[in-house]
Amino acid sequence: MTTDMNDYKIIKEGEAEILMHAKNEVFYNKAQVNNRDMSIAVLRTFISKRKEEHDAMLSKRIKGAHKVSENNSSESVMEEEVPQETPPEDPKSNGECKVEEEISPEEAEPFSTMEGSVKTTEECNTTEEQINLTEVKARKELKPPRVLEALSASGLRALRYAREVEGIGQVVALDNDTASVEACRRNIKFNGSVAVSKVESHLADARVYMLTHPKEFDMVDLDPYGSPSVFLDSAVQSVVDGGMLMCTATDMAVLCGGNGEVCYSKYGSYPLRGKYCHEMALRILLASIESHANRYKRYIVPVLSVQMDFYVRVFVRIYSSAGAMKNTPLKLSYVYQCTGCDSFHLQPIGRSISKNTSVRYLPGYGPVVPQACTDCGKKFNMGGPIWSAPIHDQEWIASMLADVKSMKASYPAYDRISAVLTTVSEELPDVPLFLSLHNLCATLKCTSPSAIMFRSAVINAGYRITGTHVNPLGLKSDAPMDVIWDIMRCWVKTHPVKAQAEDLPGSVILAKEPVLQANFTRAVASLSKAQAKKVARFLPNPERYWGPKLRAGRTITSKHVSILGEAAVNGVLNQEDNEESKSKKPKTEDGITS
Ligand SMILES: C[S@@+](CC[C@H](N)C(=O)[O-])C[C@H]1O[C@@H](n2cnc3c(N)ncnc32)[C@H](O)[C@@H]1O
Ligand SMILES: [Zn+2]
Repeated sequence: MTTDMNDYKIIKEGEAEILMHAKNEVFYNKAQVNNRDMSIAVLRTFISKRKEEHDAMLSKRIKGAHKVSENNSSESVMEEEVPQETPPEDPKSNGECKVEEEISPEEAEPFSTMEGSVKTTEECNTTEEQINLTEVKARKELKPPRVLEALSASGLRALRYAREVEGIGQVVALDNDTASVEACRRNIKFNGSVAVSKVESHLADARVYMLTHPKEFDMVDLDPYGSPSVFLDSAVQSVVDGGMLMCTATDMAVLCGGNGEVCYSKYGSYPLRGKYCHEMALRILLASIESHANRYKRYIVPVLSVQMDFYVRVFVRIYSSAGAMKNTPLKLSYVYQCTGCDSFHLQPIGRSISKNTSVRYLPGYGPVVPQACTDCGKKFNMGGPIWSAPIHDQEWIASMLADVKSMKASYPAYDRISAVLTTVSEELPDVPLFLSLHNLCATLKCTSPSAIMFRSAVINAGYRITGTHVNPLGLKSDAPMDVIWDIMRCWVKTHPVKAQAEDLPGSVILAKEPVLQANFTRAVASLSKAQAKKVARFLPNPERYWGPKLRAGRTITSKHVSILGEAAVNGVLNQEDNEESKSKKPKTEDGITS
């Protein structure tokens, strides 16, 4: 393959450099630097957590071995009262001893280790020396993680993983497009020896490849055009136990309720068009991944779930356990959204009853709401099911944030990803979705209390409240809706509204007297730590047209707006489409055309 360098321009991101052909026939989107940086941060944390977990598992095994050893020696003393001779070591045993009584099936092999690792012999004496040997060998055997970049285009992401993440193993980059694979191979060579030794590129349909490589990759990365739905079933099978799936979805208009029925067909959930729709999008994607995982007796544990720029991206670990899978219905809920006011309520799909050591699983009690909203009298729309368990692991987030801060210079999108992680770190972990103060005020047609006053009233009433990384104006709270409306009723008493038609939701809400007397005195916790320290939490886009890109070689036309959402395409419409787009209805704050 001869390469005339004049036909190419070099694009550098992080440590990687790619050659971009003048014709630009291979997909590259500069805006995805945030996505790639965040993924690198997760990968780094994954590598250190994986090692910690492996060490913990080893010490558990070794403790188990000590126990066996103690039991053996006390038994022998009691039985024979003579010192036992240590049998000669079985050369095939590698000095390892059978201790798997201490280990559950899930714990037995949660990581990819060297072939034949921790083989056991039936009658092995567990001396101190042997235990140390076992430890040393098993330590060595934690192989560097293998990564699959299933939809790799130019290979930029795979190259960044290989060049920037210390301790990473082989990175397999797939694409089903010949030009992309050629570009990827060219880029591997262009990036020198580390890239050549670590990254391999294949022309393959990612679905087939993942299906034929079950439980082979410690990390599988899905970064598709639009929806990942067709890749999920094979992806969840390709991840090792305890491994991670990283998955992007850019079909935000679908996930946010622009086409509810399309969302249902792709993800198995009905979206709602609330202010919280971007968080709902994350939770729909998580529910869908869980559902695919369940088919193979597997389940997910989300580590980080973010909505950034024009997409959602989730990072979930995958484990196998038929027993643990029974908890899935407890982690899913339908959402009732009032059509009149901002009230929403969650309807869990399942519940469990624990008695002594046994747990019974039962369907959830329902309905959690009557036909008419108790606040404003209007009907409810029902959406979901969504993932209603935590969407982040706060311990991971703290480690990631510390790690990212300590390696600031190695993240081109440092400002953005640290801001997102900071906001994520302050989210209430156990409160799905959020309220919008602006919407509450719009329903009542009143002026708005400041966010600090509103937060204070919630805290003074004995509830928790935080922001959300998804929306600078969003508020997550465990206060029930009647408490929220009482706070607003009290606010309106001192900030009266004009008379309105009696049947409007706001009038119905205000016609009731508040049960709770709201206290708007400023509460200490009304500002988050980051807000108090003035740490950046939300940043504007760095430049114009910071949005998604279509398939390589295609240009954005107005018809794509319906797929991607108008805000998402950021006005990158062709000139000929501009007139048409001007006649469209204006977009809402959520980026959905109304
Ligand atoms: C959005 S691009 C990936 C961008 C890349 N991950 C990055 O960070 O620059 C999606 C890629 O998926 C490839 N693709 C689409 N369907 C595929 C399939 N079934 N198997 C493999 N690759 C596929 C496309 O050719 C395209 O190059
Ligand atoms: Zn209502």
